[in-house]
Amino acid sequence: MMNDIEKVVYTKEELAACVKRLGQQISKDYAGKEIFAVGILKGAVIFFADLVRAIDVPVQLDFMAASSYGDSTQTSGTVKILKDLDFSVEGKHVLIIEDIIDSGLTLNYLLKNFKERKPASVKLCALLDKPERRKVEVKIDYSGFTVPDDFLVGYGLDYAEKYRNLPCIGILKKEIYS
Ligand SMILES: O=P(O)(O)OC[C@H]1O[C@H](OP(=O)(O)OP(=O)(O)O)[C@H](O)[C@@H]1O
Ligand code: HPA
Ligand SMILES: [Mg+2]
Repeated sequence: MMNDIEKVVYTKEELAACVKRLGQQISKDYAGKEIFAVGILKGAVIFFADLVRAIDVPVQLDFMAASSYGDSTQTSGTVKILKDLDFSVEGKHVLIIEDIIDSGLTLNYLLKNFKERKPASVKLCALLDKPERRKVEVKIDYSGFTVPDDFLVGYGLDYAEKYRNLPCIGILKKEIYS
Protein backbone atom coordinates (compact mmCIF):
# COMPACT_ATOMS: atom_id res chain seq x y z
CA MET A 1 0.00 0.00 0.00
CA MET A 2 2.78 2.47 0.90
CA ASN A 3 4.17 2.01 -2.66
CA ASP A 4 1.12 3.89 -3.95
CA ILE A 5 1.88 6.92 -1.74
CA GLU A 6 3.79 9.83 -3.27
CA LYS A 7 4.45 11.59 0.04
CA VAL A 8 3.42 11.16 3.68
CA VAL A 9 1.70 14.36 4.80
CA TYR A 10 0.91 13.48 8.45
CA THR A 11 2.60 10.71 10.38
CA LYS A 12 0.88 8.55 12.97
CA GLU A 13 2.51 10.68 15.70
CA GLU A 14 1.40 13.99 14.17
CA LEU A 15 -2.16 12.67 13.89
CA ALA A 16 -2.12 11.54 17.53
CA ALA A 17 -0.92 14.99 18.67
CA CYS A 18 -3.66 16.67 16.64
CA VAL A 19 -6.34 14.38 18.09
CA LYS A 20 -5.09 15.15 21.61
CA ARG A 21 -5.26 18.92 20.99
CA LEU A 22 -8.79 18.72 19.54
CA GLY A 23 -9.95 16.47 22.39
CA GLN A 24 -8.68 18.94 25.00
CA GLN A 25 -10.34 21.90 23.29
CA ILE A 26 -13.67 20.06 22.91
CA SER A 27 -13.59 18.83 26.53
CA LYS A 28 -13.06 22.41 27.73
CA ASP A 29 -15.85 23.86 25.56
CA TYR A 30 -18.39 21.17 26.55
CA ALA A 31 -17.53 21.06 30.28
CA GLY A 32 -20.69 20.13 32.26
CA LYS A 33 -22.53 18.98 29.11
CA GLU A 34 -23.00 15.67 27.36
CA ILE A 35 -21.99 15.32 23.70
CA PHE A 36 -23.97 13.42 21.09
CA ALA A 37 -21.15 12.50 18.69
CA VAL A 38 -22.12 11.63 15.13
CA GLY A 39 -19.49 9.92 12.96
CA ILE A 40 -19.98 10.12 9.21
CA LEU A 41 -19.21 6.67 7.83
CA LYS A 42 -17.03 5.42 6.52
CA GLY A 43 -14.20 7.96 6.19
CA ALA A 44 -14.48 9.37 9.72
CA VAL A 45 -14.42 6.05 11.54
CA ILE A 46 -10.72 5.93 12.50
CA PHE A 47 -10.54 9.59 13.54
CA PHE A 48 -13.86 9.23 15.40
CA ALA A 49 -12.61 6.26 17.43
CA ASP A 50 -9.46 8.13 18.46
CA LEU A 51 -11.13 11.49 19.10
CA VAL A 52 -13.95 10.28 21.38
CA ARG A 53 -11.30 8.66 23.60
CA ALA A 54 -9.48 12.01 23.84
CA ILE A 55 -12.65 13.74 25.16
CA ASP A 56 -13.29 13.62 28.90
CA VAL A 57 -16.96 14.65 29.11
CA PRO A 58 -19.71 12.03 28.59
CA VAL A 59 -20.15 11.13 24.90
CA GLN A 60 -23.02 9.23 23.29
CA LEU A 61 -22.05 7.65 19.97
CA ASP A 62 -24.08 7.38 16.79
CA PHE A 63 -23.31 7.10 13.08
CA MET A 64 -24.67 8.19 9.77
CA ALA A 65 -23.42 6.85 6.44
CA ALA A 66 -23.21 9.33 3.57
CA SER A 67 -21.47 8.94 0.27
CA SER A 68 -20.85 11.22 -2.68
CA TYR A 69 -17.48 10.10 -4.11
CA GLY A 70 -18.13 6.42 -4.90
CA ASP A 71 -15.04 5.01 -6.62
CA SER A 72 -13.89 8.40 -7.95
CA THR A 73 -11.56 11.22 -6.80
CA GLN A 74 -14.25 13.75 -7.84
CA THR A 75 -17.49 14.36 -5.96
CA SER A 76 -20.63 13.21 -7.78
CA GLY A 77 -22.31 16.31 -6.35
CA THR A 78 -25.17 14.22 -4.98
CA VAL A 79 -25.11 13.29 -1.32
CA LYS A 80 -26.88 10.09 -0.40
CA ILE A 81 -27.76 9.13 3.18
CA LEU A 82 -27.11 5.39 3.18
CA LYS A 83 -27.74 4.92 6.90
CA ASP A 84 -29.55 7.26 9.28
CA LEU A 85 -28.97 7.76 13.03
CA ASP A 86 -30.29 5.19 15.49
CA PHE A 87 -31.38 7.86 18.03
CA SER A 88 -33.24 11.18 18.04
CA VAL A 89 -31.00 14.24 18.49
CA GLU A 90 -33.79 16.50 19.79
CA GLY A 91 -32.43 18.59 22.68
CA LYS A 92 -28.93 17.08 22.36
CA HIS A 93 -25.57 18.78 21.83
CA VAL A 94 -24.59 17.28 18.49
CA LEU A 95 -20.94 17.15 17.45
CA ILE A 96 -20.51 15.92 13.88
CA ILE A 97 -17.14 14.26 13.35
CA GLU A 98 -15.73 14.11 9.81
CA ASP A 99 -12.42 13.14 8.23
CA ILE A 100 -12.35 15.85 5.52
CA ILE A 101 -14.27 18.85 4.22
CA ASP A 102 -13.43 19.17 0.52
CA SER A 103 -16.14 20.64 -1.78
CA GLY A 104 -18.26 21.03 1.39
CA LEU A 105 -21.29 19.46 -0.33
CA THR A 106 -21.58 16.52 2.09
CA LEU A 107 -21.53 18.64 5.24
CA ASN A 108 -23.59 21.47 3.81
CA TYR A 109 -26.31 18.91 3.12
CA LEU A 110 -25.97 17.14 6.47
CA LEU A 111 -25.86 20.34 8.55
CA LYS A 112 -29.13 21.54 7.01
CA ASN A 113 -30.63 18.11 7.63
CA PHE A 114 -29.50 18.13 11.28
CA LYS A 115 -30.87 21.59 12.05
CA GLU A 116 -34.36 20.35 11.17
CA ARG A 117 -34.08 17.70 13.90
CA LYS A 118 -34.23 20.31 16.74
CA PRO A 119 -30.93 19.61 18.54
CA ALA A 120 -29.84 21.93 21.40
CA SER A 121 -26.72 22.74 19.35
CA VAL A 122 -24.77 21.45 16.32
CA LYS A 123 -21.02 21.79 15.84
CA LEU A 124 -18.62 20.29 13.35
CA CYS A 125 -15.18 18.81 13.96
CA ALA A 126 -13.15 17.89 10.86
CA LEU A 127 -9.65 16.46 10.87
CA LEU A 128 -8.80 17.95 7.46
CA ASP A 129 -9.96 21.11 5.72
CA LYS A 130 -9.27 21.51 1.98
CA PRO A 131 -10.53 25.09 1.38
CA GLU A 132 -9.20 25.42 -2.22
CA ARG A 133 -11.85 23.03 -3.48
CA ARG A 134 -14.83 24.46 -1.64
CA LYS A 135 -18.06 24.79 -3.67
CA VAL A 136 -20.34 25.71 -0.76
CA GLU A 137 -19.46 27.38 2.51
CA VAL A 138 -19.24 25.23 5.64
CA LYS A 139 -18.39 26.46 9.15
CA ILE A 140 -15.86 24.15 10.80
CA ASP A 141 -15.87 24.64 14.58
CA TYR A 142 -12.89 22.36 15.28
CA SER A 143 -10.38 21.84 12.51
CA GLY A 144 -7.27 19.65 12.63
CA PHE A 145 -5.15 20.57 9.60
CA THR A 146 -5.64 22.75 6.52
CA VAL A 147 -4.50 20.80 3.46
CA PRO A 148 -3.71 21.76 -0.16
CA ASP A 149 -5.56 20.39 -3.18
CA ASP A 150 -4.14 16.86 -3.33
CA PHE A 151 -6.08 13.60 -3.15
CA LEU A 152 -5.27 12.18 0.27
CA VAL A 153 -5.64 8.65 1.61
CA GLY A 154 -5.10 6.85 4.89
CA TYR A 155 -6.40 7.13 8.48
CA GLY A 156 -9.95 6.47 7.19
CA LEU A 157 -9.66 8.27 3.84
CA ASP A 158 -10.02 6.00 0.81
CA TYR A 159 -9.60 5.79 -2.90
CA ALA A 160 -12.09 3.23 -4.26
CA GLU A 161 -12.45 1.81 -0.70
CA LYS A 162 -8.70 1.16 -0.37
CA TYR A 163 -6.02 2.64 1.98
CA ARG A 164 -8.40 3.41 4.88
CA ASN A 165 -6.27 1.29 7.23
CA LEU A 166 -3.00 3.19 6.62
CA PRO A 167 -1.91 4.64 9.99
CA CYS A 168 -0.64 7.87 8.34
CA ILE A 169 -2.15 10.27 5.76
CA GLY A 170 -0.44 10.58 2.38
CA ILE A 171 -0.85 11.93 -1.14
CA LEU A 172 -1.95 9.20 -3.55
CA LYS A 173 0.26 8.85 -6.65
CA LYS A 174 -1.56 10.30 -9.68
CA GLU A 175 -0.89 7.18 -11.81
CA ILE A 176 -3.09 5.17 -9.45
CA TYR A 177 -6.23 7.07 -10.45
CA SER A 178 -5.50 8.63 -13.83
O1 LIG B 1 -16.65 17.97 1.12
P1 LIG B 1 -16.97 16.86 0.16
O2 LIG B 1 -16.47 17.17 -1.23
O3 LIG B 1 -18.41 16.48 0.16
O4 LIG B 1 -16.08 15.60 0.58
C1 LIG B 1 -15.99 15.10 1.88
C2 LIG B 1 -16.69 13.79 2.03
O5 LIG B 1 -16.19 12.86 1.08
C3 LIG B 1 -15.74 11.67 1.72
O6 LIG B 1 -16.77 10.73 1.80
P2 LIG B 1 -17.16 9.70 0.63
O7 LIG B 1 -18.35 10.22 -0.11
O8 LIG B 1 -15.95 9.38 -0.18
O9 LIG B 1 -17.60 8.43 1.47
P3 LIG B 1 -16.68 7.59 2.50
O10 LIG B 1 -16.63 8.38 3.77
O11 LIG B 1 -17.40 6.29 2.68
O12 LIG B 1 -15.32 7.43 1.86
C4 LIG B 1 -15.35 12.17 3.10
O13 LIG B 1 -15.36 11.13 4.05
C5 LIG B 1 -16.38 13.21 3.41
O14 LIG B 1 -17.56 12.66 3.94
O1 HPA C 1 -8.75 13.94 -0.56
C1 HPA C 1 -9.63 13.08 -0.34
N1 HPA C 1 -9.33 11.77 -0.11
C2 HPA C 1 -10.27 10.82 0.12
N2 HPA C 1 -11.57 11.07 0.14
C3 HPA C 1 -11.96 12.34 -0.08
N3 HPA C 1 -13.20 12.86 -0.12
C4 HPA C 1 -13.07 14.14 -0.37
N4 HPA C 1 -11.77 14.50 -0.50
C5 HPA C 1 -11.04 13.37 -0.32
MG1 LIG D 1 -14.53 8.08 0.14
